[in-house]
Amino acid sequence: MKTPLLASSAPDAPEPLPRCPGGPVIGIIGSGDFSRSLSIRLVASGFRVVVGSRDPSRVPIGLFPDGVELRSQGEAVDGAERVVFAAVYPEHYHTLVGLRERLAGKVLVDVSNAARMNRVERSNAEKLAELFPQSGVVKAFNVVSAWALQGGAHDGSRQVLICSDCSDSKAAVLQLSRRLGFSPVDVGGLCASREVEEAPLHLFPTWGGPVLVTFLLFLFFYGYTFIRRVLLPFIDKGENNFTQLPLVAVNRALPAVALVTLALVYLPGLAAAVLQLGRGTKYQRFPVWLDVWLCRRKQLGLLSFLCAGLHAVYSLCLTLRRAAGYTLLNAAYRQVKAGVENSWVEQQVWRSDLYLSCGILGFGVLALLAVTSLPSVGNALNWREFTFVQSGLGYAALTLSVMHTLFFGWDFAFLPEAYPYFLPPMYLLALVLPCVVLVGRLVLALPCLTVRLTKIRRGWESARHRRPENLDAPGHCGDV
Ligand SMILES: NC(=O)C1=CN([C@@H]2O[C@H](COP(=O)(O)OP(=O)(O)OC[C@H]3O[C@@H](n4cnc5c(N)ncnc54)[C@H](OP(=O)(O)O)[C@@H]3O)[C@@H](O)[C@H]2O)C=CC1
Ligand SMILES: [Cu+2]
Repeated sequence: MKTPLLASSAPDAPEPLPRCPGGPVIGIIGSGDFSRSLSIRLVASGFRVVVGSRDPSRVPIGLFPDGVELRSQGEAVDGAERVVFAAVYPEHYHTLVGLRERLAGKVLVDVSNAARMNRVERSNAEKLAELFPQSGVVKAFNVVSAWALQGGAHDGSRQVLICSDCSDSKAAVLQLSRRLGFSPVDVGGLCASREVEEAPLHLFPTWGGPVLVTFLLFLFFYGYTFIRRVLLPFIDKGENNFTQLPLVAVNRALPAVALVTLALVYLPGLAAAVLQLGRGTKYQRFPVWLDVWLCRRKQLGLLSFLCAGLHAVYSLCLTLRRAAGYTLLNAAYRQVKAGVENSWVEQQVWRSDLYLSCGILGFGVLALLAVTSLPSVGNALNWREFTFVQSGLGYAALTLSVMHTLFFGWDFAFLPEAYPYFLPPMYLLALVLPCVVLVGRLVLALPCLTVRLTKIRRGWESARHRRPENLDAPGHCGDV
């Protein structure tokens, strides 16, 4: 319901709020980004909302969803049944002290974030609790961005950390966040708020390792191709291949990185299976490095997809290069001079078609894997479908990528000129790990090993482990 006439800018001339049937009324102090996004989510979840502004006449009501009341700060507090959000920056909290009496007995939710890490002073929520001792101050929702609030994805997978010293108020906010479609996590008393406020300051915490590994692999393969194809020929024969550096060398390194990174997605699963087979039990923790590696498979897979995608785009652009035109003209001229009319080589036609086709299919399957790693898509699959996609299709992508590389290499590895300066072609290096993974997977598919592994994963233990002290739970990512 829209406010017929915006409330007067005099905050202390309360005008009774029209009560309309519907869910409970939630108050929000502040009319900025967070307030707007939160009110969209609240209204969509069946709540009524009253927003309190210092000057409601300056706030365009059109920015808020239908039904939101725009009032003075005091009226918003009075209009709220129990819960009031403080959607203002913490440096302005002191300007709200005039509302102390009106906020007494209400739940006051602090959504602010820390400005920096490792603060020594008290948290924003603790300061707010000091300013409003008669209100139940709760820290919540600060880890959710305004964008995610608006998205309205009610998938329940998004966690909201909640803490407060007042258990009643905390219970009210826990219930509210569940109704908004979030997964609330009770992290204790208000003393936990410092950590909660710093949580959004961590930048992609799970991506550091995988990005570093991918970057180091890129440096290795790019450095290798630079030394083998550019530096050594220059020192040895004075050949100038430096024009390869911006594009050709990058496009040689990218597929190698994509292939090795994809192998790194499946290697820890094999290592875990080998460990479980060797130990004869699943009730023993994996070493920490393996646990961390298992938890980073999704990130490694997405980085592999990124490199494969870039490789596809680079490859499509190869013919646009000026150098490609010159090379073609030179070859045509040499052919004319030599009197050769037909340059068709059947074997090379097969080779290029096969390697392109495997590459396109491999990339397509990788794209499918990347899509199913999105929580909203993954959640729509049942356990069997998810395992099929992530494991079955994953190995299909790896196999197609290996075949793409083998067709690319063709018989080159058997020719002596493939080893200038005793350095093997780069694609051979890139194939080592993926081949180890594929052979390992085939070995594990042997019936004797599969049967034993299945038994172990269903809880069977070899005789030497059947002791109660070994009944540790495996790591939380141990579902290999
Ligand atoms: N934006 C986001 O994605 C997220 C924001 N947060 C937190 O939410 C809080 C609000 O953020 P956000 O909405 O982005 O900020 P905005 O700057 O967009 O909005 C802040 C609002 O505070 C109100 N306000 C009240 N008193 C004052 C004052 N003295 N000076 C200035 N403004 C005042 C203003 O509304 P009016 O003029 O109507 O009084 C203003 O619109 C912050 O603590 C932030 O850390 C937390 C998670 C995500
Ligand atoms: Cu390729």
